[in-house]
Amino acid sequence: MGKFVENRPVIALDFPAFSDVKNFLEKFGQDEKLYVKVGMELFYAAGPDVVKYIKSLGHDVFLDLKLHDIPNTVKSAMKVIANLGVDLTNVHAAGGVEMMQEALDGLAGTTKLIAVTQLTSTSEAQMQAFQNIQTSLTESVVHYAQKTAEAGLAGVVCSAQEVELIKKATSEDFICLTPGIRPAGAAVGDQKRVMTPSRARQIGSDFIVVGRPITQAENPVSAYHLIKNDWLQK
Ligand SMILES: O=C(O)c1cc(=O)[nH]c(=O)n1[C@@H]1O[C@H](COP(=O)(O)O)[C@@H](O)[C@H]1O
Repeated sequence: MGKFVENRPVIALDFPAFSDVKNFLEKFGQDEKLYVKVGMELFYAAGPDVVKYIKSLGHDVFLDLKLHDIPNTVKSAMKVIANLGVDLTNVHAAGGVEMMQEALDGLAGTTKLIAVTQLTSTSEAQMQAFQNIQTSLTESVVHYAQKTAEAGLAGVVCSAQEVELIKKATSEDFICLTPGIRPAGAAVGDQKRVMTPSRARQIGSDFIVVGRPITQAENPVSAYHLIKNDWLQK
C-alpha cells in the first residue's frame, strides 16, 4: 500500500474579508470539493464563521494560526479550535515539546496537528544571523521535525527541499506539508525556499500549499487545475 498523499493542492485563502472567500469559492463548480487554508489574515477578519461556512460547503480546512505561546495558553486555545471541526491545524515547533504535547491534549484527537519548522520565507543566512542558529538550515528543520515527532504530532510544515531528510529522520508516514510552491516561471514573492508542484511530489511532499499563484491569477480555477495536474504528475 502506498503512503497517503493529498491529491488536492491546499489553497491558501489569504483574503481580508469573508466576501472575498465567497466570491472566490463561487468560481468553482459545486461538486468540486477543495482543501483550503484559513490563515491569520482571514481568521482575524472573519473568525470562526468563515470556517463554519467553508465546512458547510463540504470543503476540507487547514486552520493555519501557527500558535506559539506558553503550553497552558496553547492548550486552552486548542480546546476552542477543537470545536471548529477543522481537519488540520498547526503550532510553531519552536514553542517546545511540552507546548506541542499540550496542544495535542487540547485538541483531544479531533484535528490533525502539525508544527512549523523554519518558515519557507527564511533563508539559511537569515536564520544564522537573526535566530543565531549556527547549523545549516536543513539541520535546524530536521531537528525541529524530530522534536515534533517526539511530541507525538502528525507532521511538520517545511519546504519541499527538506522532505527527503525529514522522512529519513522520522518515518515515511510523518506528514510533510510544503508551502513555498511555485509553478515554473511564477513570481516567488517573499518566499525563499521554493519548488514546483511536480518536483515536490517526486521528492515526497504529502500536501502542497499554494496561495498567490492561484488567488491572484486572472483565472483562479484554471490556475488551480494546472497546478493540480502538475502535482499529480510524477
Ligand atoms: O504554515 C503555513 O501554511 C506556511 C508556513 C511556511 O513556512 N510558509 C508559508 O508560506 N506558509 C503559508 O503558506 C501560504 C503560501 O502562500 P503563497 O506564497 O501565496 O503561495 C501562506 O498563506 C503562508 O502563510
